[in-house]
Order: sequence, then C-alpha cells, then structure tokens
Amino acid sequence: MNAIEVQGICKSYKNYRLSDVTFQVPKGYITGLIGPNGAGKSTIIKAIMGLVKPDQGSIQVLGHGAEQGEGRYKQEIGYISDESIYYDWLSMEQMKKIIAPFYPAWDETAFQRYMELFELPLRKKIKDCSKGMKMKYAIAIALSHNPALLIMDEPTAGLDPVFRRELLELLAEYILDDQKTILFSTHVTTDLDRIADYVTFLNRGQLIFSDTKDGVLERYVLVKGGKELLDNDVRREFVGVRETGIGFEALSADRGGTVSMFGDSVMYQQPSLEDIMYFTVKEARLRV
Ligand SMILES: Nc1ncnc2c1ncn2[C@@H]1O[C@H](COP(=O)(O)OP(=O)(O)OP(=O)(O)O)[C@@H](O)[C@H]1O
Repeated sequence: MNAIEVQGICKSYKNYRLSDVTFQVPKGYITGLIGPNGAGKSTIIKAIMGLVKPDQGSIQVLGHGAEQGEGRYKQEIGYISDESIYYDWLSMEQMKKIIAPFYPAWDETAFQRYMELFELPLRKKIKDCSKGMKMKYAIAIALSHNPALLIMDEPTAGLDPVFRRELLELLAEYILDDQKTILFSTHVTTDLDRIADYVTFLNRGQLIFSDTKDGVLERYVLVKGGKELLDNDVRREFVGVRETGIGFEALSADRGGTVSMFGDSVMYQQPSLEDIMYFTVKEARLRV
C-alpha cells in the first residue's frame, strides 16, 4: 500500500519545468528524495502538501487528493517545510500553545520529552534560536502529534553532525511500528545511506529513478579501466565518465550488461548514492 502516489506531475515556472514525474511512497517505510540544488524537490513536496498546484497530473496522499485544502487527513501529516512557518516573536512554548489545539492527537508528554532531548529551552523566543534549533523545534512539533506520515523538506540542513545522526536514528525508530511513513528530501546522500528504504532521484525536473535503495545499488556499478578501452561507443554505455591521468572511471546503470561487455578487463566497484548522483548530474550538465 502507498501513503503517497504522485502520477504524471508537471509544473512549469519561468526557467524550470517539472516533467511528468511519477513515483510512490510506500506505507511503513522511509523514502528519501534526492537531487541537486534546483532539481525540484521542494516543488514536489509542496505539491504533495497542496501548497503548489501542478499544471498536470494527480497526487493522492493517505487516500485523498492532495488539492483538498485543509482536509482532515492533513492532521495525520507532520510537515517540516524548508522555510520557518512560525511567529518568530513568540517563545517556543507560546507557539506550541497555538499549534497544539489543531491536533486532536497532540501528545504533550512527548512534546516535553522531545524539547528536553533536543535541549531546547521552552522560553526562548523563536527569533533568537539558531537555524539548527529552529529545525529541532519543527521536528519536535511534527513528532508530537504522532503523525502517520512525516514529510520533511531538508530536515538535516543546518544540523550539526552529532544531532544529524541522532535525528536519523530517531526517524528509524519512529517507523518501527510499520504504520508510519516518512518522506524526506536532502542533497546529503549519506543521510539516505543510513536510513532510507526507498530512494527517489530527481534531476532538472526529471525523475531519474524511484526504487528500493538496495535495488538501485544492485543495478549501478562503477567501472575503472585503461584509456585504450574508451571510445565513443563505450562512452555511450555509461551514465557518466570521468577521465583520469591513467584511465577512466565511469558509472553504469546496467551492472549485468557492463560486466558481460568488459569481462575482467576492468575493475568493478560498488558505487555509493553520492557517486550515482555525481555522475548523473555532471553528465546532464555537459549535455546542456
Ligand atoms: N514560485 C516559484 N516561481 C518561480 N520559480 C520557482 C518557484 N518555485 C520554485 N521555482 C524554481 O523551480 C526550480 C526548482 O526549485 P525547488 O525549490 O523545487 O528545487 P530543490 O530541488 O528543492 O532545490 P534546493 O535543493 O536548492 O532546495 C528552481 O529553478 C526554482 O528557482
């Protein structure tokens, strides 16, 4: 079953086009949305939240059309935006008192626990908080109404490495009951290496893939070989090629085909998600 279904979404801005993007966010898992700056991650997330109206396509969230304004199902969603959405002249405690009544499932004990865990002083004014503190506060608020679906736009941006890791552990714990789903965007692929079950990769408004992380890592392979092997036909086999002083390094999206083509004349390595993003994005830039 899917918590989110994005079907054929298109959205055009002046110098940007999100082109026919289709993917699903399966219930009970963590899906990471990756892509470089300007790929369209925030646009997709805002469309899922009903904050951006797609030109074409449809989006279902928890079984409802995403365009259904402030439908009740929205209480089931914990949303962390890439912009601060709070009245920053209020203290964190005062702001919470405004937000909590909107959520019937608000858990005050959990909120107090998260504030303590994240070392956030309740009386501090939001405008006096650091970027990381504001992000932690948004996470505390989102988790305290026990949402079935957590949607976060770059939640790890601005967090120090220690809290970043603790947050990822917290999220992994959050979905342990199989009823919760998380979608989060990031351009830090190591966040996904740690906790994502599914990865959706967007580049220049186009979907590159949406698959299980293990499936992606099985399909792609990094090849290292001598320069003499690299002619134009061979280049076309790869997602991207980087020439080095002594040879080349290239990424293939077809491990089986590549291994049967090169046999043992090259070296093979398991690429990381960062390698996959690097070669894909670099190649797309060269083609423009
Ligand atoms: N309201 C808007 N009007 C015009 N252009 C917009 C608007 N919103 C987004 N864009 C453009 O759409 C493109 C995608 O932006 P988006 O914020 O979705 O990317 P992103 O992948 O979230 O990037 P980042 O990682 O830098 O946050 C960018 O070129 C951006 O300038």
